[in-house]
Amino acid sequence: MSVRDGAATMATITSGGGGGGGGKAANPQDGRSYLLQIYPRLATESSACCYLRVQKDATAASVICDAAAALGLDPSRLYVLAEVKECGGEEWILESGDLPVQRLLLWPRRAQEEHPQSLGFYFLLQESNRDGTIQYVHLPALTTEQQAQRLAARGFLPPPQDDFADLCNLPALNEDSILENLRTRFHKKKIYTYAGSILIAINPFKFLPIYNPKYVKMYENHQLGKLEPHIFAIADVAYYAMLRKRVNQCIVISGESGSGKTQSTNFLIHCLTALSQKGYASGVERTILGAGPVLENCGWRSRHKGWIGVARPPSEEGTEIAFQPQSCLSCQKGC
Ligand SMILES: Nc1ncnc2c1ncn2[C@@H]1O[C@H](COP(=O)(O)OP(=O)(O)OP(=O)(O)O)[C@@H](O)[C@H]1O
Repeated sequence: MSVRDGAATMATITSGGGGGGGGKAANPQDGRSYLLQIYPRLATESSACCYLRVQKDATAASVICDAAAALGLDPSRLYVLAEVKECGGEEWILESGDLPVQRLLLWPRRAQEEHPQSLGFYFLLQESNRDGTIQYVHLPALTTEQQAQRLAARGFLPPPQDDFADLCNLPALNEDSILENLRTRFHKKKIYTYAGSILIAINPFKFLPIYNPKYVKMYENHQLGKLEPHIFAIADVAYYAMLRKRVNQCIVISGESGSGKTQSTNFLIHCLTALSQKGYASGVERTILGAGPVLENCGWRSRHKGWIGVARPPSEEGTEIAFQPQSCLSCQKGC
């Protein structure tokens, strides 16, 4: 926040009401009267603010007089009125003849009607020295976090995120922040998180209603990262990359025993089946999933145009899914 010293103007309380006249005289019903909220920033601790109803032509000098009287300040001292526009980080000292209402009318509409300090647009009454310099009151400096919170509260910054769908977007990237992010998301029933194009899945050990046909459709042909992380997004990217590039695709699933690799493989097959059928074919899918071990035993292969392999290193057991030229699923093979 900066103060424009050069324009500092003093006004004494004892000089009496200025040209525009204090708000007390103004009729509250008068359409041309405006409510000013004035905060004193003085050496003595005070959190009080005063409300003045003034007319459009009330000068800063008159407003200072009225505000000082309303706040019960020492009338022998000198004060200045500053317009605070924290969005620009600035305070502008008003000349005694300046019209505070004119300034107020340039503020955002919400701040015009009511301007508490929290909105960032308000008037400040500050003591000045006899030589015209301003008596600075050293308020405790805001931390970067507080500043960010205040700006976010006023809509100048997006609200702070408490979880990140992609670990790459974490403001601080370390083990603690990664685990904290995964924990926060897990508590919100968000078991999937990206780390770039890698999907991290945390085993919920309970059924979540996020694998139905609606989700297959929702993730269909979407760029990775556009939607909430999901295993279907991975299947979808592999499927459409195979179609577009005519190149076999491989999805690698890795994790501890019991972490959910088999379950994830099933979800991938579920999604790939649905995509290839252009609809939800639970019957076909069930047949394919069930046929896996049989096919594996037979070492079965077929003529095909495209493969998506779901591999589980280091044991190298995996599943291959073949697609016909029409991109329909034609077979599945354990390998
Ligand atoms: N996404 C999920 N939603 C619900 N439950 C899940 C999910 N993933 C895993 N589980 C649960 O965790 C159990 C263990 O998962 P899974 O068998 O897939 O682990 P795994 O990594 O294949 O284990 P292993 O390496 O020993 O074969 C499953 O039986 C299931 O109950």
